[in-house]
Amino acid sequence: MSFTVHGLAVSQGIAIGHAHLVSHALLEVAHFTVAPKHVEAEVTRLRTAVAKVKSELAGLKAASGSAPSEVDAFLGMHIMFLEDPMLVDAAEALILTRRANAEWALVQQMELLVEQFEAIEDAYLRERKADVVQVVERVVKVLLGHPGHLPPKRKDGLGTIVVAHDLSPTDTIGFKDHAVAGFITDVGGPTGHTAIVARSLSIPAVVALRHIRHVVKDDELIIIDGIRGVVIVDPDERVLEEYRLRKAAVELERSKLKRLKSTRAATLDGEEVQILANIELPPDAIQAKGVEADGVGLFRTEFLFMSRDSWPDEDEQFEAYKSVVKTMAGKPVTVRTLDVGADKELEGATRSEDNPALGLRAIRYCLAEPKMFLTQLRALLRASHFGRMKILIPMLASSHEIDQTLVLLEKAKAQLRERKIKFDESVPVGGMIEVPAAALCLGAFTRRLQFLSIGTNDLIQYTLAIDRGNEAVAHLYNPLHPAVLRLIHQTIQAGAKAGVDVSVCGEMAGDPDCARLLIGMGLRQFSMHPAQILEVKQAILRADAADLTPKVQRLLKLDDPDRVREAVEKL
Ligand SMILES: C=C(OP(=O)(O)O)C(=O)O
Repeated sequence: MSFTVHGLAVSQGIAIGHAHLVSHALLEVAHFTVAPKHVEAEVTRLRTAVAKVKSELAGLKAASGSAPSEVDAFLGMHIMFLEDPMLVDAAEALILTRRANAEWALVQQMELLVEQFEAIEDAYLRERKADVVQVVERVVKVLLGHPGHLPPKRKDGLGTIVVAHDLSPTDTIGFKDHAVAGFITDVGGPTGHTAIVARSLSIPAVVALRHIRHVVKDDELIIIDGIRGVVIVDPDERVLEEYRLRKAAVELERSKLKRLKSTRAATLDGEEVQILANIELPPDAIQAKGVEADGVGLFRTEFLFMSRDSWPDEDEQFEAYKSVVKTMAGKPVTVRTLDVGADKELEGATRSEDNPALGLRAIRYCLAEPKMFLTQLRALLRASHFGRMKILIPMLASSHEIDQTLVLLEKAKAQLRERKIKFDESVPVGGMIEVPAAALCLGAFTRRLQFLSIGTNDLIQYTLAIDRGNEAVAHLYNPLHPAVLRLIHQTIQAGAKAGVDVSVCGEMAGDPDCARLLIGMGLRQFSMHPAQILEVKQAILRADAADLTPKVQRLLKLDDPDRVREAVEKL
């Protein structure tokens, strides 16, 4: 009988295929006592299973070349968990002291670790408990002799829909070679690594379906609507036909978008627009190049510093920056100096504050840690010799922060001259406009800086006093609030008047629905995740700047956010 279930759409697209149910190994772990003479063998069984999973993960890591940086990072994290004495050594001790079976001992230790993660205040680190569970489940499956999550390829050529309680990102990477059309899970969320991998591989997925694994039967026909977050089990012929048509339309749209890769972005009336990429780690530059981005508009360097015990030294940073500049082969690369603090904490460095979004973060932190900042500036300058680098300073609110930064930059340059190291003497320096104070005092910025980049994510947070990571107020986070739009418009206009380039690098730039609005405000430089570039380019190619400009001028006079939204929809 046909039925429909609603969940969270985490990877867009439509998939039609037959269900392949995968077991939830952790629920199937028994506890038994091992005979004294078999205790040593039980320890060996554990060690062998752990070694097997570690080598599988290392193999995937080595093969993850062009995958997004997060893939490499979590594979590394999963390997690290398997090396954590709290997990495997402690499980081994349980086997020896209590003569417990290996899978039960390992799951006991996992539960202890999960409890510790749950007590962590930092949301990102707390979420890492899912990684511990996923890696342990992988080992337990090996111990139990269960096959992996990868379904066999179907002989009838039809797609397979994987149905699971949860999936690790590692399983998901393997899907691309196994004709998996899509997947659905009981748990999960849009920002989990599994969702990120699904999006990067364009595999439609709906998660958080609660008990889907118990209500779907093996081989049953399933439709995943990864656009609306709907799963239809055993659809009737009429629904199936409708979805076949929709799927074809989505695929046609995607292939049309691909053809835009080498098309220059310009409006209908000939206004040239630059579309740049936001990246987090050096390998992301390959994705940016793949969609022929006009350069890197934002390299968030803090990701080089996160999830590790010690900071990268000057040489390590230099190599990372140089590799991006070289990958982009002469196209501009805007590197933002460390934007740490608030939601992006550094292990053992950033201190716990009552109000971290208003605390010692980004440029404030760097100016308070001049040794660390100088190291980064030297590494950036050294890399500037190998391409077109621009240096971007985050979270500026006052002119004295710019002046102090420029003094430190001069010092870094002098140190390199002394070491006879080459760098670009006139490397452009720009500032993020993400604090209302900066957007309201632009003269101080345009006089001192060569370019500006509007960080709409933080600008919205600070203008509306809405914590961007707080679910309880998420419904109030509104990019189209008139106050936000006026600050963005003011910045674009002030930049144009002063002859200083202005770009937008927050999420708004990657939203095709905002593209016409921003074009009408006068924006000609957009920076976004590489995956969003082609869709935004399409919106720009369909926009007429001369027609949009007066409409946007009128819209900016409105005070009511709902009326602004209506006006934006009509643009
Ligand atoms: C691009 C921005 O910076 P972050 O890395 O904080 O999202 C922004 O605030 O819009």
